[in-house]
Amino acid sequence: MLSFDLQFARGGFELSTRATVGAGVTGVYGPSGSGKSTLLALLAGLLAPSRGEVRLGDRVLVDTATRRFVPTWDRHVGLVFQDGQLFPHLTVRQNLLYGHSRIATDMRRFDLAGVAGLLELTPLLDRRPTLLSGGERQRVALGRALLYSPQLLLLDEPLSSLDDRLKQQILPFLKRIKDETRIPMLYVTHAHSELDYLADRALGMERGRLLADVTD
Ligand SMILES: Nc1ncnc2c1ncn2[C@@H]1O[C@H](COP(=O)(O)OP(=O)(O)OP(=O)(O)O)[C@@H](O)[C@H]1O
Repeated sequence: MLSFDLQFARGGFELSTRATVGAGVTGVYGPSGSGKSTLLALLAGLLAPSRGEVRLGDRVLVDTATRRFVPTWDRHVGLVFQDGQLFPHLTVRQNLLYGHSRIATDMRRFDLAGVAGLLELTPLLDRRPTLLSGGERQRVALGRALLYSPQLLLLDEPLSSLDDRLKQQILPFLKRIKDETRIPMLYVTHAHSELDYLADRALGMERGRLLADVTD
């Protein structure tokens, strides 16, 4: 369970929003510039709010009242962006294991073989990202985020750089991740078809505010 109550200002833009989000996929949609990526950056610890708090499970990640700010690397949050941002000099296997090898053994929820099987990456493990298709690269990015054993997955338009065929290929993998893990996911997209297929609920964002609070 994720809950947050956040305020943040940058330039003329102000974000002020709160919500509680449970397991499954919560879609976040809204006009360009409404603050969707900013919200994800605040949850991931890439930005600090001026005021507010973030709780994930039984951990307080941010509480400005007590000056608590858990850094990104210690949040157990997986991030996937539009362009998977793989390390080009590492193989698929090394990319997948990048976060995995940096977390304590007793915190690991998935193993390489399981994730590679789930995302059908086993035959690609020794390749470098430059020799992968866009869809394969995004599957590696998803696998890397999963192997980090996240308690929250933040997906920022993960399919928007792909053509329709690849989107249709990857959506079932996202569905499988949703069905086979209990990780809460925030899924930012402009595509209502993706929300229809994947999301358990959807939140609209406008001018820095989520239009409805979600509790479940
Ligand atoms: N690095 C930055 N520095 C300054 N302002 C920024 C920066 N990134 C975003 N902004 C501003 O913050 C506001 C929210 O942007 P954000 O990227 O969160 O919107 P978004 O809803 O994710 O948009 P999109 O759908 O186009 O990705 C916008 O006014 C944007 O111009």
